[in-house]
Amino acid sequence: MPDFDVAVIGAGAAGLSVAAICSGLGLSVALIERGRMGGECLNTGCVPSKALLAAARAAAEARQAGRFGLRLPPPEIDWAGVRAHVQGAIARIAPNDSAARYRGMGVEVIEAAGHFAAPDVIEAAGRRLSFRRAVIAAGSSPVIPDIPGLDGVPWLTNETLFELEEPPGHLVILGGGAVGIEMAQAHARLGCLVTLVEAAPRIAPGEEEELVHPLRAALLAEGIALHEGARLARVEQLEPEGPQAGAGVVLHLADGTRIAGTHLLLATGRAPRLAGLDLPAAHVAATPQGVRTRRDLRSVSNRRVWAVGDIADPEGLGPRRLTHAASQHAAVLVRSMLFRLPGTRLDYAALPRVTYTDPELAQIGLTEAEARAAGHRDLRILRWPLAENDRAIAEGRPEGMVKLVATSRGRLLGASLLAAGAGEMAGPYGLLIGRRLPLSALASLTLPYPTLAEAGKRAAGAFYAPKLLSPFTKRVITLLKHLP
Ligand SMILES: Cc1cc2nc3c(=O)[nH]c(=O)nc-3n(C[C@H](O)[C@H](O)[C@H](O)COP(=O)(O)OP(=O)(O)OC[C@H]3O[C@@H](n4cnc5c(N)ncnc54)[C@H](O)[C@@H]3O)c2cc1C
Ligand SMILES: NC(=O)c1ccc[n+]([C@@H]2O[C@H](COP(=O)([O-])OP(=O)(O)OC[C@H]3O[C@@H](n4cnc5c(N)ncnc54)[C@H](O)[C@@H]3O)[C@@H](O)[C@H]2O)c1
Repeated sequence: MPDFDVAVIGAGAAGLSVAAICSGLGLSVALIERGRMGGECLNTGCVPSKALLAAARAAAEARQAGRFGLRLPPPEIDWAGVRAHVQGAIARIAPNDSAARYRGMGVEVIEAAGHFAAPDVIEAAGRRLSFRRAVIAAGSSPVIPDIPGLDGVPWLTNETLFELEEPPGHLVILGGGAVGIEMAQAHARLGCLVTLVEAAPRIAPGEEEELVHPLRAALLAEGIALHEGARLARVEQLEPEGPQAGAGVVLHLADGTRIAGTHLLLATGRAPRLAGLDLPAAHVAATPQGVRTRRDLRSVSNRRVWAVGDIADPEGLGPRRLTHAASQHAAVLVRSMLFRLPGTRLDYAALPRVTYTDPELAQIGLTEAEARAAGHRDLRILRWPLAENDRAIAEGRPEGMVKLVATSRGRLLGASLLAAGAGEMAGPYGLLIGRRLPLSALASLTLPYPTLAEAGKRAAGAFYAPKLLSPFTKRVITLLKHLP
């Protein structure tokens, strides 16, 4: 008899979901965690970043109160208070993810590093744990780019950023993906100088281009310096000697630009935490992107092993490093690993993603470029600008847009939203795409007035407007009006 029905490596969003479900269904579960329970999302990812952004938004709103006719003094940033809010948010959520809570559920929580010792054995805390099924949920860590001089300067990642006891005077951020952009705006609003350096031709490279332009304008308007399409030649200390030695960094771009800052944040992507797992001992195949799995998240090379969350590299899809993707993985795992339902397949067609800047940028399904690259020819592009939305005008936030990408038959392929709180509007689009509902389902929905969500309904309505107002419809109405 194996020691455990299920052994899970990693107690982040993915591993915790799997452990809770398996134990809830009566299986014996070992949950192995070498760091902090809750993993990246709780401790160094989603929660602290969103808490910092919330503090930053409050500061920005205080500064912008003049547009409502209010006279407020400029906000004073109490960094210790901001940190207390961030740490308080983590502390408030932490009990949900705690070892005590999981032990209470009957899970054996082992607080140590784990690694495979055989195809059906994991070693942790000096114990050999045999298992029926193992789930690898070890997550990802920040990529440290290979840049000349980087080993001679201090740098931050998301793992250290939220521990700063003083605000950075001038934060230089390398990488303009979700982490880079969110942290750029948060720190700029909290009174820091911020410079963002992105290697790709534009920030948020994978996002809907049409909506990235106004987002970029919003970031520039807040004083963030952007260098896009930048090639970094080398990095050095600002002051190698003297009283301030080691206090700052200088970035030299290939075009000769020199950027001096007090702190350097690396936000250049993620790499799977494969090191230390000893995957070869269990014949578990991996790529540089993560553990190779089939679409049901089962390892391609060891039938006892599954992978979920940031570390999973499902074939044909690749990793999606998002907390709600980890939840989706756990749901797939229940069907494939526990109920053994044949044909269970992970599908990202309706997976949302949100960059929590202000305004927020939300994407559900395909961008226009992705839809075209996927071979969709006869696309209908539908837009509704927030400048035409009563609520956005009343709120004084008319920037942004809803853009829908649909087939000529009215099936939604993707929705891109740029609006304050756009993430809160994402749900219905996922439903439409996931359930393959026609756009009329959104166009005919009665939404409360005035809401930003109406912009999406208006965009969907634009699909039917030409048909509704066609000469044919007008002739039908003319005929019908003569009926008693
Ligand atoms: C700054 C930032 C902000 C983010 N914001 C968002 C957001 O707003 N929304 C969103 O959806 N996603 C966001 N993400 C992504 C999100 O944090 C991740 O997708 C999510 O945390 C992945 O969960 P996971 O369980 O796969 O991995 P992790 O949370 O990394 O958990 C893996 C765990 O495994 C442990 N582990 C690793 N190796 C071993 C071993 N050998 N033995 C024992 N334990 C081990 C680690 O210590 C870790 O606790 C953000 C990420 C960052 C960096
Ligand atoms: N709101 C959210 O949901 C949220 C927030 C933060 C992070 N995340 C997740 O965390 C993951 C990591 O985010 P991230 O922003 O670090 O990664 P990312 O891959 O999204 O972006 C990294 C960026 O760095 C750039 N880059 C890479 N090397 C560079 C270099 N040497 N110089 C300059 N630019 C360089 C890339 O072109 C890219 O734009 C993402 O997969 C994301 O899904 C999600």
